Amino acid sequence: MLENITISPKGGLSGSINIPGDKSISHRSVMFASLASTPVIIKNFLYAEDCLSTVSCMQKLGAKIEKDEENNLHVLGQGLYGLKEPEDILDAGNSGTTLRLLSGILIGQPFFSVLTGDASLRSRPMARIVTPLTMMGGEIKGRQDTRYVPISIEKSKKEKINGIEYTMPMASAQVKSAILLATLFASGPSTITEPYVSRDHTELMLETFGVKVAREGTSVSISPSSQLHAPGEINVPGDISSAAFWLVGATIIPESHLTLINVGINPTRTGILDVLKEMGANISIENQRFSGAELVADLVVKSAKLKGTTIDGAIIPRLIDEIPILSVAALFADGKTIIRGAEELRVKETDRLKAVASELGKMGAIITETSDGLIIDGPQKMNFANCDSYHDHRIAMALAIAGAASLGVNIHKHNCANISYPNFFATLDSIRK
Ligand SMILES: O=C(O)C1=C[C@@H](OP(=O)(O)O)[C@@H](O)[C@H](O)C1
Ligand SMILES: C=C(OP(=O)(O)O)C(=O)O
Repeated sequence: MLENITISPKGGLSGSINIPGDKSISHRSVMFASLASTPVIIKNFLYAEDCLSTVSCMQKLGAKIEKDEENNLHVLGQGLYGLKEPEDILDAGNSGTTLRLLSGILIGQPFFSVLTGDASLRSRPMARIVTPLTMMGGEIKGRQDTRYVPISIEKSKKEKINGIEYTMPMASAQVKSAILLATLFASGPSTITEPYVSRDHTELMLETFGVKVAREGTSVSISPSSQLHAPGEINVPGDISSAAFWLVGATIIPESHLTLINVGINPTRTGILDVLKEMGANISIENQRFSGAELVADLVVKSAKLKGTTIDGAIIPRLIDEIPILSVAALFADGKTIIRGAEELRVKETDRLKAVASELGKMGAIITETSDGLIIDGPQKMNFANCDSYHDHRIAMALAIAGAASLGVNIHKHNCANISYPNFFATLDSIRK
């Protein structure tokens, strides 16, 4: 397969795009369905590398999972207490969500397991899950004082792990979800408090599977469960983090008009809509409806002139994966955009603050990198350049939009887009005039 792609300058973006399934919800749908005892059909599942890592791990743990001719995923679990010891290492690939959520499930199991991932995942911090899961009675050992994977998880020395009251040092849906999933197997309830509310797909999915969830402010509590009650079907909404590239692309490329169909607009994920609106974007939200417990809509976006803004505080977890593409928007906006409180970006698939500053920098952008964010004074002139994705899907796609909106770009290792959006480059090609 080609290791790089060249995006040449062309006209506006137009047409309509069916947004592929949400990555976070796809992961959770397979995990939850694997813990139930009746069959679940998952529609609009995201067949991207990260979610396929989750499928493969759940299969190794005994779930029966198959795709049909219509691309629906059929999952048959063996019940909450029906997982079996995997014969081999569980490989989460590039996916932090797979590894961290699965660790929560595994500390409650009466068997041994080992988890690992690719070079990127092996360098991402795990203490954030190891600390609370160990407080719950989890027996976890790993590389460098259990700060990095591979990790092993042994059967707990206790009859049952315990619930906890835990205040998280950072807003992280992965950490919160790991504790919530572990609590299903515990002897008592857990209450988790975050500095700001992060995405709540786990909470909504728990409710869909019959578990009572209590929420107050930034805290969430659940009690252990003896059984999950599966819905027959889960319809995964389109991923707003994938739609984000088209929202920004159509805004900054003149003469664009795109309709994005079936986009999840769960309020814990819509920070990008709030920020783009504040910057002056022309986005309308149409056909709002529920897909199960999740809110979805069609989004219509037209080119618009943007102005700079400040992005910080409670909105950061609501747009955490969209900061690379919002940085591209800032380059085309009038005035200063300041992004603060985004230090979590340093521990994603790559250091995304550094990657954004260095790769857009190669295209001529002047971006000031701070310890927890970026400062971008727009509008800026951009040149054609050879850029590297750092094997980070969101960086590859942000660079493609930056190139399409200026004088083009050559992206090295662009195929990592397959991690969350396998048809990204083909879609880009099909909507350019
Ligand atoms: O729970 C999830 O599905 C995710 C949570 C976020 O990570 P953190 O929990 O590390 O913030 C996000 O960046 C990631 O893409 C998906
Ligand atoms: C950070 C991401 O995913 P994960 O943490 O699951 O690897 C992402 O998709 O941008």
